[in-house]
Amino acid sequence: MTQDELKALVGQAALAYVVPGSIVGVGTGSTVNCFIDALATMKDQIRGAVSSSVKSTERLLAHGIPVLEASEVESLPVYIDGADEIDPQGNMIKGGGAALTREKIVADLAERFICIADASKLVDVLGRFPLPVEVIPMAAAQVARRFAKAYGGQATVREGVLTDNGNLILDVRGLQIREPLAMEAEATLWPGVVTVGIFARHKAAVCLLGTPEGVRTLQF
Ligand SMILES: O=C(CO)[C@H](O)[C@H](O)COP(=O)(O)O
Repeated sequence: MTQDELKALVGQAALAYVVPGSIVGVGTGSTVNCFIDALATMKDQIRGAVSSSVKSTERLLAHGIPVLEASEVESLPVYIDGADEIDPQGNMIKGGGAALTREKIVADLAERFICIADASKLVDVLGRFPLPVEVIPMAAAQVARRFAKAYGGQATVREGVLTDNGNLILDVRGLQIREPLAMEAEATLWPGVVTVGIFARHKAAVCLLGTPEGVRTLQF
């Protein structure tokens, strides 16, 4: 099976977690695109979606799925999104698509985070994938120095990318994130950091992992 077929498989499998009559939290990325396309087949059974990016909003609307603002809802039963890495405890690195801030906001509204990913995303320790960090532009160099000093990470500004919020993304290489909750808590406090792409406070409740043998369900 190709990676695209694995993404389509988990995108389809995620429909089982959509609560009929509810509003669905929708993430961002190529795996989520497969989920959005699958969700369109049951659009009459949901009230709409809260989206984590302009790109996902456009895709949802193109399918005729109503999109609500996050500020219009108090809670969501599920948030369905991909990940760049997921560890055996359900902690994740996200932000490969630069949508991490809105993703964390919508994940925070949700009772459960359902992660959809192909099997290549499962790692023992987070950090092989460069950690995305959204920063206010004037703080980029300062935050980069702090990552080097505190964790030995090398941060570079992602070229040509501005987030939906008008900020920069730093990609931090050379990390071994053995204590994701602690690193997320500390780095989130550094002035100029908008969001760190570690999702440990908002880790996955379930991960639907696409494998050549089919969908493997991990519960955390
Ligand atoms: O965090 C994300 C976007 O900010 C994505 O969920 C992550 O990058 C995975 O994307 P894909 O499904 O394309 O591999």
